[in-house]
Parts: sequence; C-alpha cells; structure tokens
Amino acid sequence: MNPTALVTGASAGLGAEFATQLARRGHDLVLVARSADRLDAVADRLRHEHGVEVDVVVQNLSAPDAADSIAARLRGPVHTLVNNAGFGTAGRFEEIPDGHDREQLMVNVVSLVALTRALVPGMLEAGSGAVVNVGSTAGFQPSPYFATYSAGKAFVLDFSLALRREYRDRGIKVLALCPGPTGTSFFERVTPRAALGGRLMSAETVVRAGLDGLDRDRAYVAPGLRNALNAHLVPRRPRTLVAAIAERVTRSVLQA
Ligand SMILES: NC(=O)C1=CN([C@@H]2O[C@H](COP(=O)(O)OP(=O)(O)OC[C@H]3O[C@@H](n4cnc5c(N)ncnc54)[C@H](OP(=O)(O)O)[C@@H]3O)[C@@H](O)[C@H]2O)C=CC1
Ligand SMILES: CC(=O)[C@H](N)C(=O)O
Repeated sequence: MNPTALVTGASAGLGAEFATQLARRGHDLVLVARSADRLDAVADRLRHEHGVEVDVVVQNLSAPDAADSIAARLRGPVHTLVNNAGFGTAGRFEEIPDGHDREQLMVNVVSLVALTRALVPGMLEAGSGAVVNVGSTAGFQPSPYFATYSAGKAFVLDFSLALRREYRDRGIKVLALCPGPTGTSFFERVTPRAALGGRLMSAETVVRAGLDGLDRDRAYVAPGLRNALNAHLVPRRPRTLVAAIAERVTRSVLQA
C-alpha cells in the first residue's frame, strides 16, 4: 500500500506542485481546496500519469469546523500532511476589510493547527508520519502592509519548530517550508490586490527544496541563497531595525 499524503490548497500553485511531486514519489493523495473543478483536473492528471489513488475533498478552510469536516471524509490514515493552503492580505492595516484578515488567519493559521491536531494522533499510532507547514520568508520579520499575513507566517514557523521538538523521537518529522516570492497565482489573489517586485522562483524548485528538506529532516527550509541568508541573518539584527527596513521594502504595496 502506498502512504497517503494530504495536501491543502492543491488546486493551484505550490499545492498542485506538492501533489505532483508526492505522486511521483509513490504517494496516494487527498487533495483539499474550494475549487472542485480544478481539484478534479489535478486528480485526473495524477491518476493517469502516476497510477496513484487520489481523493478530492472540497472544503473552505476558513470555516471553523474545516479540519473536523475533512477528517470525517478520509478513507484511511494520512502519513504526510502538507498544510499549504493560504492567501495574503495587504495594505494599510485599518483599510483591509476586517473579514479579509479574519478569513486569512482562519485559513493560514487556525485551520493549519486544527488539521495538524486532527491528523497527528493517527501518525503517532502508525509510528511514523510527516507534517510540512508552508510558511514564508515574510514570517522571519514583521512586514508592514502585510502585518497579519507576516505575523501568521511567524506563527507557522514557531509552531512548526516547537512541534518538531515534541515529535522528533516519536516518528513524526515536522518541517516549515518558507518560500520567498514564487510564481503562482498568489499575487493575483492578494486582497486588496498588491504586488512585490523581484524575481520569482518556480513552484517546482520551491517544492523540491521542501521535500529534500523533509528527507534530510531539516527544521525549516528557505529555498534560494538570498532567502536562506535572510533567514539566517534577520534574527541577528535588532527587531525594530528589521521592521524599519521591511517597511521600506514593502511600501510599494501601497502604490500597487
Ligand atoms: N507564491 C508566493 O510568493 C508565496 C506563497 N507562500 C505560501 O504558499 C502557500 C500556497 O500559495 P500559492 O501556491 O503561492 O498561492 P495560490 O494562490 O496559487 O494557491 C493557493 C491555494 O490555496 C487554496 N486556498 C485559498 N483559500 C482557501 C480557502 N479558504 N479554503 C481552501 N483552500 C484555499 C487555493 O484553492 P481554492 O481557491 O481552490 O480554494 C489554492 O489551491 C500559501 O500558504 C502562501 O502563503 C509563501 C511564500 C511565498
Ligand atoms: C508572498 C510571500 O509570502 C513571500 N515570501 C513574499 O514576501 O513576497
């Protein structure tokens, strides 16, 4: 029997790429997102190209009971959980509609925790498992004009590092994947619309770096030399200075 991987946000971008690379490694899949048609297209392609079993679970992860609802629809144990679904909210804090920030935090943070809580007991019972949480380089420092998004990603990083220590001797690997700007539909979906300059990495490269990191049992991976350097250096600088520099970098969001 193949191990099963559950990937959230598998209808597009990094999630669809995670599903593809995990199928190539021989995982059966459970694909989660809201867009049934896109999930079905990914599922059909992976069944055809890799001969793996793929279940589709259509679920809005901003719903308070999302994790329980997903767990109730699983047909078997999950070996690898990829908490990838997410989106950004950008702009001056008081101008972002309250509901947008709440929805974002429900998807990026609350559902990630709840789904991990729902699936870890099965991994402990099986004696092995893996959790990949998709954070962001935005989580290494406060990011003005992405205030709740970056704070949520800081949570994802710290949560992952803490769980890694709890489970390292109990058969479960935990990795935080912290990409920099990547070529997906992310920047088209940021609400209100925003854009950051700079080169974009490919989803394929980012996911490969993440799965390599998981193989090596790394605590976190920031793919690309510049992102890795930032991840290493930022915590060594005064936090207020880091916030001031980040404000200059992200100010362009207000003009977007
Ligand atoms: N692209 C980038 O530059 C970076 C992205 N990231 C992170 O990577 C992760 C994936 O984003 P990325 O692939 O780039 O973006 P995309 O916009 O391409 O994909 C986002 C995925 O999340 C799903 N999603 C969004 N909202 C919900 C929701 N309410 N319920 C269920 N699923 C949802 C979408 O599916 P659907 O709409 O069908 O529900 C889609 O599958 C996110 O956590 C993001 O923060 C981190 C750093 C950089
Ligand atoms: C959107 C992201 O999370 C990315 N790391 C960025 O800062 O642009």
